[in-house]
Amino acid sequence: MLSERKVLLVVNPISGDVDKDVIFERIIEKTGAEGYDLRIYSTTGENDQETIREMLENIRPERVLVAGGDGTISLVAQAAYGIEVIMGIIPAGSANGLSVDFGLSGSVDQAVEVAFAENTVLIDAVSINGDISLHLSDIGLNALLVKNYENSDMRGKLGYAREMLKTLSEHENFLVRIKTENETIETDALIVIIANAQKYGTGVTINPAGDMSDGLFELVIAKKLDFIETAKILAGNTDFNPEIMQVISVERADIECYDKEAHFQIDGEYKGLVSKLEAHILKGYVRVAVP
Ligand SMILES: Nc1ncnc2c1ncn2[C@@H]1O[C@H](COP(=O)(O)OP(=O)(O)OP(=O)(O)O)[C@@H](O)[C@H]1O
Repeated sequence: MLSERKVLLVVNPISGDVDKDVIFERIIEKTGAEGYDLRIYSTTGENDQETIREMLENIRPERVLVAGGDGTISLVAQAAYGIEVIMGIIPAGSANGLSVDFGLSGSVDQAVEVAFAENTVLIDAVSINGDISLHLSDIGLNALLVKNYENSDMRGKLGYAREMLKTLSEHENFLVRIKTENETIETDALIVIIANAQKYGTGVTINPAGDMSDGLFELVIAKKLDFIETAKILAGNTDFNPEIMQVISVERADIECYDKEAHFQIDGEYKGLVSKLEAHILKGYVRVAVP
């Protein structure tokens, strides 16, 4: 007889440069030992969200495991929205920013243990112009870097450094008007980050106040590159010089770039130039197994 306890594993076969065989082996071992009925879905890059949602509705697994990068995690979270299921993450992307924020930067073994354990949190998402951001999205400098890096032929740290220098030379500040439930801010900006989480995939903490379950997101508004303010961020300090850096916690925001369009990225994916963004928190979006 088949087990009533079911697990769906969603694997992105092309994410990162990661061999998925070890992940399969560990999960087959674990589900076998715990008496789970394991189903596997390999993403195709086409209509994956709809297919995964149908599978979740039909199979009704206790857990859905994701072996992929941030893009695949976000895809599965959207497919699982409103369905009672725990998402377990097996980091297997190139940057894995979300996994780092969940404290999952160790081995496949650690990730598999965490994915099946009892500790879970209900995390928020941010809706931005109808798209979902679980991690960090921004307009300005970093989004241009994401674009340049996506278009470059050089990978790894050296490629990143080269694109960073190019980005710094190309980038221009823009004028932005931000309306929140409490205030309107008008300023010139180097970057405006819409942050549900704390850290970029590089491990750099950009939003020390970030808590993915607090029903709020942060807007980090930086006006120029500044060594001391950057050092404060890295040290987890939130007492910024408001002339240079401002961080506000909000439930919603309307952001308008009113002198020119700005580059925009969501969770590491470049989205093009924008002049208006509408962002609001979606509380308790998905339940995730965490260490
Ligand atoms: N079988 C497939 N063939 C080609 N592309 C695929 C396939 N499955 C998924 N994709 C694409 O993979 C992308 C998501 O990749 P994902 O973010 O998981 O990994 P990554 O880019 O390596 O990692 P990270 O986001 O951490 O940098 C999506 O654009 C999706 O369309």
